[in-house]
Amino acid sequence: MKIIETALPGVLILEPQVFGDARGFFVETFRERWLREAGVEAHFVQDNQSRSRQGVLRGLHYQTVNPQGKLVRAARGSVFDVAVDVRSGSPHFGQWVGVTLDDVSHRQLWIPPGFAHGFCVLSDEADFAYKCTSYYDPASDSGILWNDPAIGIDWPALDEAWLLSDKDQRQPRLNEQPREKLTVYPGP
Ligand SMILES: Cc1cn([C@H]2C[C@H](O)[C@@H](COP(=O)(O)OP(=O)(O)O[C@H]3O[C@@H](C)C(=O)[C@@H](O)[C@H]3O)O2)c(=O)[nH]c1=O
Repeated sequence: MKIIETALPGVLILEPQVFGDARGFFVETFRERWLREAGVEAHFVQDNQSRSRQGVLRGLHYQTVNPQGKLVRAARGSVFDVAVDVRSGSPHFGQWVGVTLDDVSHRQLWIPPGFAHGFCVLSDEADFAYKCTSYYDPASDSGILWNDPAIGIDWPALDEAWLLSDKDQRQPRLNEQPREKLTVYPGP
């Protein structure tokens, strides 16, 4: 497992060894000590999986009361995955990183609690799998508009419009988020 730092401190790419042979491939998708050895303390309590077709964009999501750290990957297909630092007081507040995750490199992204997260699907279909450090809490489920110019995410180009949930089409912008509900930056 190779750990690769991104432009946002704390957001890490995990690149596993992939064993391909005539049958297909084998890859380890999780070892508890991978993140620990990278200096991250994370205890996962929930695993999720979603399936989306090409052109679907989910996000940007975060939880206010019970912020979730997320270890995300594309179990099948290819996605462009984005993490945005929305921790109040962070020197990187409002900054984003985007990484392609697919079922060839099997790269994963570690997104610390307090970040907003979203992805869009590049392949015909994608199965997106992720581990979370807190349970889903509908009451604190929050979102930010995917194309908020104040964040300026450089989403990949698509011929048609991205397909978003009704909720995600109507998410508020970053400057409309209740600041007191954002996760406080814990320091470097
Ligand atoms: C996220 C989630 C949703 N649900 C339910 C609520 C709803 O009825 C249905 C679909 O929910 P959503 O539309 O919010 O699903 P989705 O848009 O896929 O939400 C996910 O998006 C990505 C970007 C993330 O980062 C995730 O944390 C999560 O917020 O599933 C759960 O029961 N548990 C969960 O953990």
